[in-house]
Amino acid sequence: MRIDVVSIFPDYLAPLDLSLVGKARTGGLLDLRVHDLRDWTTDRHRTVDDTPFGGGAGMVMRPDVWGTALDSVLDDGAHLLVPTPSGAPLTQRTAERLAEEQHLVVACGRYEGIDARVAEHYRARPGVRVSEFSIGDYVLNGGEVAALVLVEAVARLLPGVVGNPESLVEESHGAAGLLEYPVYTKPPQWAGLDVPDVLLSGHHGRIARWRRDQALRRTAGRRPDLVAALDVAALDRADLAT
Ligand SMILES: Nc1cc(-c2ccc3ccn(Cc4ccc(CN5CCCC5)cc4)c3c2)n[nH]1
Repeated sequence: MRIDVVSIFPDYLAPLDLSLVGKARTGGLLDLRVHDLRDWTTDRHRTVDDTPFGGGAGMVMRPDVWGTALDSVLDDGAHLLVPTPSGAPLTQRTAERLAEEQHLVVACGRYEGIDARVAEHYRARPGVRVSEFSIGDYVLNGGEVAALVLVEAVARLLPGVVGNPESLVEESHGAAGLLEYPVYTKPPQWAGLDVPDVLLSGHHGRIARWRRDQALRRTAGRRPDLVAALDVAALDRADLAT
């Protein structure tokens, strides 16, 4: 998979040289290219923004610079992803779908956002999909943090990136849409606290049922919205598997 990220703060994406994503890149599993939007400016001051039509605070990113940049980075079949507070929530399902694709391009805005005609222009281009996405209901200063989130959520799903693929199956927001169960490791007693006995029983069926019960309780307690969307059929299938 190839992912291009365009930003006026390319160094914000430096953490993607580290750890699993870094290994995926050096291992050739992920072709990640980070670009400085200002490389596509033509004026001496390398200007990327201007005042908003209709007034209002702040500045807006210019469509012409973004158009030159994206024309140079997007190819046929690419998926243009634009982080924005007003985008569709990024979910594990979305990450799974994106991990199947060949070429993602993330356009990181700053200031008050990118001129709306940029997304409109590329939506009209055959062969290019455009998705505006949000990583949560809070306002960041730009799209770079959302780009880090998206790249990590997608890269970890690529074959060969995570050592033990099993750890991807049984995780929170998994097929059944549940939150994850609590995890424990040695020592068995710590700070006067014990590990639940069932986890020391070696009885895999009971352990699996306890974990699912814990995941259900957590989901019901913390995310009642997810309970409404629970895929009970997937739950049943998972239960049958234990
Ligand atoms: N999930 C999530 C994603 C983001 C995010 C993503 C990209 C950008 C680019 C610029 N900003 C700052 C920013 C500041 C103010 C407004 C609200 N203004 C009100 C009227 C016009 C706009 C929007 C945007 C981003 C923020 N934030 N949170």
